[in-house]
Amino acid sequence: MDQGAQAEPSGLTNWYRFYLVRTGDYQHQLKALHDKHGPVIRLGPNVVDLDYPELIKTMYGTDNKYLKTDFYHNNSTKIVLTVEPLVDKVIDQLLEHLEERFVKTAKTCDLGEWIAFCTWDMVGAASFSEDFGYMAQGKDHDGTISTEDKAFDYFAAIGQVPILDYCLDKNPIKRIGPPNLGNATRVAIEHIAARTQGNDRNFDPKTPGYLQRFMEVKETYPDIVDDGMVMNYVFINLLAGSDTTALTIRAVMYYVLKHPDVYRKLKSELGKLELGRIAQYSEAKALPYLDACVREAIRVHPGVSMMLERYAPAEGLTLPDGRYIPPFTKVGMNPFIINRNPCIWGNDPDTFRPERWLQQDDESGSAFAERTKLFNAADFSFGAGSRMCLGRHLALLQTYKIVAALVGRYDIRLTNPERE
Ligand code: HEM
Repeated sequence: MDQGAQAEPSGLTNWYRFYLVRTGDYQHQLKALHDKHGPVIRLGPNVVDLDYPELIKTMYGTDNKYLKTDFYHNNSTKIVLTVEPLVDKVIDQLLEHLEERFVKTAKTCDLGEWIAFCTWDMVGAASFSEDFGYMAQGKDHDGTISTEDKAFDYFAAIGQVPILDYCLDKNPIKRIGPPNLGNATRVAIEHIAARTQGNDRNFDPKTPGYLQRFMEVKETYPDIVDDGMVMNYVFINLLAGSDTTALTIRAVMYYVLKHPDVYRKLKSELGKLELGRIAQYSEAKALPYLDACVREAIRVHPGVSMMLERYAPAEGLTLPDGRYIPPFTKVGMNPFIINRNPCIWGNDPDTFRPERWLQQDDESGSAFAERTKLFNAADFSFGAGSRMCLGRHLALLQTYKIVAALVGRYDIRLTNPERE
């Protein structure tokens, strides 16, 4: 790039971005760099982070040269709705545990921890028709949840200086990587074996779950999909889907509880309806204020706050201001930055304000429709285009249903409302 390389160490070495990730405050520091230098930040000698929502389609669009395989259809809304009964069973267990352990005893609940137990049990149930038992035991009994946290910290940092992986996790003499997910691997293998041998006692053909669907894909396309691939599919579900979803549900609960007026409005919306113990996704999704709260929490606190890297194409990339990025430079945008771009979100992008997703009193229907279109096009929390998150429907299904169940059913307060 000929211009725009700011006088920060970030343009000189990949170690600076490695350092930023290791501080644990990467997204805020990157935002500070953008605030200071504008929409183009050189994060490394060959890496550029952009804040141009209008380029989302160009950089992440699909040219339809590579069609998605059948695996991808397993996460469409239609398929996700078939696992809703499995999800409901797990939410029901969550409510039972909360009632027995906390409501009846008036003990303080670490809701963040319980949400993690629940999303892990949920992804187990949706994949294998059997949960992992985290809620039943009330703890991370096999250390998988904390191991996954460590693994993600490792991947986030190593992604900045990939060659370091050969010295650490792939070190041929002594592996120094994150702990491996031995127990989750064992559970996955046991289920695949039991299902193949037809003696998986949890399997109910009426609610088949993901493993069954992946195995059907293997039967249909034996030349392309083998057992190893089925295992990969299951593992991607476990790793990509549990922590991100937990983080999202926690964010919604945190922001709603932190803003008493929002909490009251949401409770009132939920209270007016006969939703039953657990709302159907179609019912919960149709509630305008709940929808606004979920979308706003995801905007302010996206589950992935890292740059979604791509290589600039062979012809390079010309930015809206005319600057040119050479071919094969790593370019990307970060949901945390795009979700705060004032040209899209107005002059209070850091503020949690669900009302921004609703029609304003002085706003015409067409102006609101136009604004919603702009918001939807810039909503980058699940990525965009051909590599957009495959699990978003499942993640959203869980989020809407759990938030509706918790806020609709209980009176909840933060133990320490002043704490950020
Ligand atoms: C709120 C929760 C979630 C968030 C915020 C999230 C976010 C994302 C983002 C931003 C990407 C795009 C990465 C890129 O473009 O480089 C992505 C990809 C992906 N996500 Fe999610 N995700 C969530 C839940 C899930 C769940 C529940 C699953 C699986 C059940 C899942 C599976 C995947 C997969 C397989 C990809 C890769 C898609 C591809 O490369 O074609 N995610 N996710």
